[in-house]
Amino acid sequence: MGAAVHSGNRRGTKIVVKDDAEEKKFNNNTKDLLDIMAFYSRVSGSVGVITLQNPPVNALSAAVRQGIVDTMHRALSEPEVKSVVICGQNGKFCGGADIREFRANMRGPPLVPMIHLIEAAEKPVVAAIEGVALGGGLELALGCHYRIAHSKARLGLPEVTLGLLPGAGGTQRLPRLIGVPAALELITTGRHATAAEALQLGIVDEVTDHSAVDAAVKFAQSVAGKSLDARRISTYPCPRSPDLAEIFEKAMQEVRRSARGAIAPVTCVQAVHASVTLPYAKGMERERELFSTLFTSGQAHALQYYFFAQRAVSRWSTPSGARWDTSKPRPVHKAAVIGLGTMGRGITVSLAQAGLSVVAVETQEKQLLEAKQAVSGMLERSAKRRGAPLAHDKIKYSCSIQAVADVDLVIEAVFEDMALKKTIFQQLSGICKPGTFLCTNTSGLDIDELASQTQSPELVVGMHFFAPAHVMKLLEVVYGPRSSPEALATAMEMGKKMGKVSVAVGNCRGFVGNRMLKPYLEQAFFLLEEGATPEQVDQVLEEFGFAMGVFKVSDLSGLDVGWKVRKADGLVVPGSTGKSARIRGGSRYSPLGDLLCEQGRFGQKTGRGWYQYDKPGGRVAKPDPWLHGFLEEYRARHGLVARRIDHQEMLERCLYALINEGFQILQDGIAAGPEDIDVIYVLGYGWPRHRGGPMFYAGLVGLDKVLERLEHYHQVYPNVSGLKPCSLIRKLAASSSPPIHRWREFIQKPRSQL
Ligand SMILES: CCCCCCCCCCCCC/C=C/C(=O)SCCNC(=O)CCNC(=O)[C@H](O)C(C)(C)COP(=O)(O)OP(=O)(O)OC[C@H]1O[C@@H](n2cnc3c(N)ncnc32)[C@H](O)[C@@H]1OP(=O)(O)O
Repeated sequence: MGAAVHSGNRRGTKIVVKDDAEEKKFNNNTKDLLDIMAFYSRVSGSVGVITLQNPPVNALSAAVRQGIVDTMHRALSEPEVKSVVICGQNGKFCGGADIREFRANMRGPPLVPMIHLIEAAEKPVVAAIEGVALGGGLELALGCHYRIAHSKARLGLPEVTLGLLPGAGGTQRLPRLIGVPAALELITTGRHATAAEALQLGIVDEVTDHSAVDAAVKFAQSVAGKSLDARRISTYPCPRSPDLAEIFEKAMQEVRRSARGAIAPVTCVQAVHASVTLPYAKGMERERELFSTLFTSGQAHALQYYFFAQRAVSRWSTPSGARWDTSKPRPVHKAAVIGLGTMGRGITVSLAQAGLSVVAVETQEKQLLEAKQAVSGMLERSAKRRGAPLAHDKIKYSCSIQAVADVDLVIEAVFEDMALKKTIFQQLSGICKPGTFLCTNTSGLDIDELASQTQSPELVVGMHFFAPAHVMKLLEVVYGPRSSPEALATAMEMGKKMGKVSVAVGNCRGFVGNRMLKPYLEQAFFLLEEGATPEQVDQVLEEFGFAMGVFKVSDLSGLDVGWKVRKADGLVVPGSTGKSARIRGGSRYSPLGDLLCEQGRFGQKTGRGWYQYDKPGGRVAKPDPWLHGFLEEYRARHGLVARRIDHQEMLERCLYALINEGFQILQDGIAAGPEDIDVIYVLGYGWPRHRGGPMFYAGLVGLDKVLERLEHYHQVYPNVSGLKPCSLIRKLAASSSPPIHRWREFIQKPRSQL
């Protein structure tokens, strides 16, 4: 074919007709492509190829949509073109609608008519799916007449995770294509399917291990001129079965159970239901109506904020100016874990699964053997679940700390005991080769104090894993005043390798997560003193969306954990009576947790805590009459008169105390921005994702409202410091409560030596 090149840059479109040989030359000249959003070429004379170009994921921005419409018209109008292929640049078909556009003015051609234009085309249109076809990307592919996928591609409709539903025909086309049960499952979970699964379900027509674009072009040539009557999914009847009513009822029950107040999953079920009860056009109207209600909801706003927050935390910075883009991580090939208790075992599994060689150390032979068995079991179960190869041979077990001499990074994971950790850091400093990073898995101890035990404090950072460490996605990476940017960058990178979301935080008691937990727990205890029961407080928090209320969590993680910390802090004064029993350092204190521990009530593990369980280790929490009697007796002893506390007060006091501490953390420069705190709370503490995180929630409620309620409660309880509004929230509220992305401008940068 001759190389006739016509190029015009109409509203985000470049239309080029060129031959195959020229393709290479053109691809090398990527500078030309920067402002192009859909690129048209003709291959082998008769196939029009439309390439979406919007790095990094070819999201369907206004310009891309315009480009698709323009190039489709072009392909349909050229008599030489007999069929069309739609693909994406750089091996990614399309990551869906451009999420950033949702909060801006929607411009450009709408997605739904654009997809109808493709489906109605009289020339066959083939989607060449490489990388991802997600959300609007898959909906675009469903509008095509055929779909060819690369074997490594992932397909799905994850809109529900953004508080939306697949509003570009996805709820109407997918059930018509693969049936209601499979469509319901994909749409309500938002999970990504592999190409193999997509083939099995009938979402794609062919899977290839080679170039999906080449395969699609070949395919497009083979179907040129064939009837498209049976290829337009919108014309398919929705597959029916006698048990459809039951299927929908079950799906609704399941989403209501698991969604914990999230509205999108429920609305997704309603939209799919329309595909069965209404003809296609009416179903599309219903889809749009339901989409509109979600689109403007606070939950969609929160989930979309959270989507970007989770990505933003990888672009970390510290008050001294160290940054993710100027600090290079050092490669780590071999790591060690010291201490193979519950946390150490999980960390060992995570490291081995990330492909690292691991030296796992436990000083007692018996414990080492037990740990080895436990780790092997965890690896086997995990390999089975993930369909991944076993990582046993990555791990060497040893009773001797000397075995870590040649590793690049050590993670110490012994008990939360400063004296013990100090001894280990002194030893490590002498044993490890120069340059080895020394990390501690602590949930709140002073990183700097540990660093001072070593010859190279700049190599010391905290890596706060969450239990179970091989499952939980969150990692708090804690930099001390002497940690080097390289050490921080390396720990952040290690977290990423282990599949974690790493958040860099400064060094202070409890770091971010546990520091904020303290005033939250404190309020929960005070509420019990004033008349509430654990069940009432938990119910309020669970209705808000937490997976578990604060007292159930406390029973699960063990009341003795906090007790040990309070004892170490000199807060536990056994047998104290009178007013002093409830005051520490001039502030209100509740000894309720200490009193329960003195009774041996440590939670689930002892079968008794804030609730009762049928046996030690039992999981089902039941209200405990003994506890109710104990609370009554406690109140009487301390002259406290029980009152009826309404839901609003319980929620406000717990959440606003936690949020207030979050603002203090921002003010202190311990977290770089509100996104860091929100990601920590959603991933590590069960904060409902559809509420964005505590800081986002504060913005949604209104900073002036949060401030006003804190002021009110602080007036009522002047000896509770956690309720005293911090100056940052005052400053923000006084500046007309700017949007959350502007809060950083109001945070004074504290000094740091990093
Ligand atoms: C009353 C009003 C009514 C209005 C009615 C309007 C009607 C309009 C109807 C429209 C109907 C629309 C229906 C369709 C909706 C959608 O499609 S929503 C989007 C669905 N897609 C997704 O959820 C996919 C999201 N992306 C990902 O899961 C991942 O990014 C990935 C594609 C799997 C790639 O992962 P990875 O390689 O790990 O890269 P990341 O780091 O995640 O991403 C790289 C950067 O790209 C940004 N990004 C990714 N996807 C999008 C996107 N869809 N839009 C915008 N930006 C995206 C991501 O944020 C990263 O950038 P940074 O944040 O800057 O790091």
